[in-house]
Amino acid sequence: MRGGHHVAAVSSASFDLAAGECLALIGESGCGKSVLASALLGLLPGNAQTSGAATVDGIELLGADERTLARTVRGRRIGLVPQSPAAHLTPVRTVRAQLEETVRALTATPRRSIREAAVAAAERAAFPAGHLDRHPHELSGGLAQRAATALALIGDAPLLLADEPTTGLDRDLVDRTADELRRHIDDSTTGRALLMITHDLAAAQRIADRVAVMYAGRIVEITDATAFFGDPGPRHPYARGLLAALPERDFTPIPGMPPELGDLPDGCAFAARCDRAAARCGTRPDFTAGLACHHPVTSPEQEPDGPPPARQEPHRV
Ligand SMILES: Nc1ncnc2c1ncn2[C@@H]1O[C@H](COP(=O)(O)OP(=O)(O)OP(=O)(O)O)[C@@H](O)[C@H]1O
Ligand code: NI
Repeated sequence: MRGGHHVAAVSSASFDLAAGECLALIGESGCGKSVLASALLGLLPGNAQTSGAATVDGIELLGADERTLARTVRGRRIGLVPQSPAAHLTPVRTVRAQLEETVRALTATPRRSIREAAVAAAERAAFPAGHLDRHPHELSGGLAQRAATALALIGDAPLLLADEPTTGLDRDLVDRTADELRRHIDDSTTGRALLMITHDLAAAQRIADRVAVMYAGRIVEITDATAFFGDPGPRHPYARGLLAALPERDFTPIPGMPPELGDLPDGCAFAARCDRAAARCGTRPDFTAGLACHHPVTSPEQEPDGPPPARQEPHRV
């Protein structure tokens, strides 16, 4: 930024993802989820600095030049399911034209079979053939989502990256979109992995095998989805707070605000909001065994002082 000021938009993120698996990346607005996605796709702004490594299918992404990213990564190694499909689609061209163009760009389909391949691509994402000649503004949110998904699947990329794929859809459509994405990774012939960025914990629960929780630019916990949403629940106090904030759970918001990413504390970034914070939280916890916390929550029976006391006063919205 100007004046030598830095924003640590993502400062620690480490995970792996296997074919056939879905990892949901969750965390409050502004914690760095989309920046992480942009880094993988080589779409960060020019002034951004990256370090570390990210490998998909043998290709190192963070060090890749624009030519490599354009020719071998986008669409071919990583298929992007965008946040607002209607805005992502080209407004002045029909869905069919966009599918055909993508088939031409990403596959070796001979010219005479392109029309057929585009129809097949639509079918794969359950986009109705009767709507292929429509323009994006003539589609419902759900159909625009399917059109965008069809485009993302064309290059048979081993990694699908979906940034908020269910934003703005009603509950039914969220469930259906999640189930369709799940179907694409369960399809054993293609062996895809899905990294799904979402605010929607119900969608994450529906689709994910594992959950990664991001706070202030760091992944602070990665855990099995069944354990996360069920018993024993997450171990990081922030992750527990996210769940407790859900209307269908305690409806108790986490007090306070996340820190400025341009001015992160030296220690644990969550300490200021954490009811378990102690002196050692002044040093930053390492991320080990799927967790970055000095005093993770274990099951209540294992707590040193027995179950934690009930909150004295509920925090109000
Ligand atoms: N080009 C940029 N210059 C400066 N700061 C940026 C830039 N891009 C992103 N940031 C900052 O990085 C942080 C992370 O943003 P990001 O979009 O990744 O959040 P997010 O977790 O995806 O949030 P949301 O859930 O709202 O989409 C934000 O605080 C944002 O202000
Ligand atoms: Ni985002």
